[in-house]
Amino acid sequence: MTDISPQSAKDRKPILSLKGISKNFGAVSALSNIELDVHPGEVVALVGDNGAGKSTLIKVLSGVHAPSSGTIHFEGKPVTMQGPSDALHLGIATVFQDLALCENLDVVANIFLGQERNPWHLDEVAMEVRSWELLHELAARIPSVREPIASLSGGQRQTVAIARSLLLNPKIIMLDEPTAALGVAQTAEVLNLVERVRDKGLGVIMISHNMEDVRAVADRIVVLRLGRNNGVFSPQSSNEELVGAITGAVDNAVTRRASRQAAAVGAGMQG
Ligand SMILES: Nc1ncnc2c1ncn2[C@@H]1O[C@H](COP(=O)(O)OP(=O)(O)OP(=O)(O)O)[C@@H](O)[C@H]1O
Repeated sequence: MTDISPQSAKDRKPILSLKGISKNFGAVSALSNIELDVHPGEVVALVGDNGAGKSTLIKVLSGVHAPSSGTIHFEGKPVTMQGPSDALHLGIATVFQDLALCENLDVVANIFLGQERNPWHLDEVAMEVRSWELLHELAARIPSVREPIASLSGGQRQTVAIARSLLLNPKIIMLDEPTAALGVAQTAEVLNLVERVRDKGLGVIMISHNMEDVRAVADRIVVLRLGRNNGVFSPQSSNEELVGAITGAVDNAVTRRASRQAAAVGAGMQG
């Protein structure tokens, strides 16, 4: 039997909890009745086919879209967000797929973009020190914080974007396809970063189409389909189960292949 002592029960309380979240764009229902919990120190992968509602959900949680109905609880209290700065100040940071970095500015300037301590008097030394601290916490491999973004690799850019998202000490960080378009080594580097962010006790929501990456870091896999919850899976779940939930098809290329193999084995046993 699992021992849930008061301390571990407390630890199990979600930081973020969505209840019945829906979002309509005119007649289009992008999200219907979404339920989602994210706990401290866990990576929740959000997966689903194109149009499943993943981006819309991230935008609702980052304050870009107001939900049409439902409630968002943050640290046990219901919250509403009027815009992205509300989400940031609450403690929900987002790294969007485009990363929104300025190519010609260096790493420090990008980490502090829009968050300069005093825009009228930039304390370059303090900003540089803080940038190194953030990168150090992530054990990031960036040669110099005075390099312009243009000279960094895709993995290093993702690192800078993640470091920037940690500047305001968030409790939740959302990553939209952080490994898309990265090579094998850079993908591994970014997945290590995700683990380090989790180990700091943050809740991580990661959108990904890559099941290998999802299995490598996720504690739970939440499937959306056509704007609805379509199951929560463990990283050990079979490919058939996951693909079935994502596509909604009991009969798909993966399950057909599995049943062909099962039939072949069965025929072999009869013969
Ligand atoms: N601003 C909008 N106006 C109208 N419809 C929208 C808007 N944003 C999203 N939608 C619709 O909501 C649904 C969910 O889209 P969303 O982009 O959230 O899916 P997704 O899972 O992120 O897909 P993808 O993997 O392709 O990015 C789609 O039917 C989409 O057309």
